[in-house]
Amino acid sequence: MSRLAIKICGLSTPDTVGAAMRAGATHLGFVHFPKSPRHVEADRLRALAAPVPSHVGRVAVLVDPTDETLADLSATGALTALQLHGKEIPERVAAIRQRFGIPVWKAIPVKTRADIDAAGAYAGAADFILFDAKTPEGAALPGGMGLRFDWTLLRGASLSLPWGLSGGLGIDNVAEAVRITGAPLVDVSSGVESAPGIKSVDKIMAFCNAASAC
Ligand SMILES: O=C(O)c1ccccc1NCC(=O)[C@H](O)[C@H](O)COP(=O)(O)O
Repeated sequence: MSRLAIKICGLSTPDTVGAAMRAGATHLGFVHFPKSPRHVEADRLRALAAPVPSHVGRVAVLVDPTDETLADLSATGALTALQLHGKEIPERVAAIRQRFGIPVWKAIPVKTRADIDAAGAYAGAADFILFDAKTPEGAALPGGMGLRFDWTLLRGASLSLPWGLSGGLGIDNVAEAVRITGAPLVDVSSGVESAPGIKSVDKIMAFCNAASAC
């Protein structure tokens, strides 16, 4: 059985990047969305990613990014994937992948089984699907809100792309989430924070320990 992949998302300081690496995270996420308390500019992202070894994924999290924004981030040379959290349709996802040559993860907001099925439209366009909780209409952010969806919706789903689970995961529920869904990758943000946008070294360590034991 292969090891569970762990993505710690919304990192914005060198000490929490270091903690995530030491704790065994396989992927680090950097949010580039000015409305987010986790937003990092391209230069900061480059500096944060600089000490990260090549076997650890470095993922930029974006919402309906323009090509100009993508060009700025791509120019950092720091990224192994782009995670799209907006209303990007499959054609836009495919165009981004082709233009920037960086693997694309599409976040799919989930509330019902139909949302899971909607991921199929991204086969051939995205490289990876991240199932995340659907945030309420008018919410400030499309992710990073600590909301979870009904994990049993993933039972028996036939998924045509590699995928991961996100939304409301934390130290106390990650094992249950993996047991129910069989997720090969788990992604956490607010579950390892002491306040919005403030990552906790202790919580990152505890989450990675709990996930590694799955
Ligand atoms: O985290 C943000 O601030 C954010 C802003 C805009 C788009 C996406 C964002 N986060 C996406 C993530 O990858 C989170 O890790 C994911 O939604 C899970 O968050 P949480 O429920 O807080 O663990």
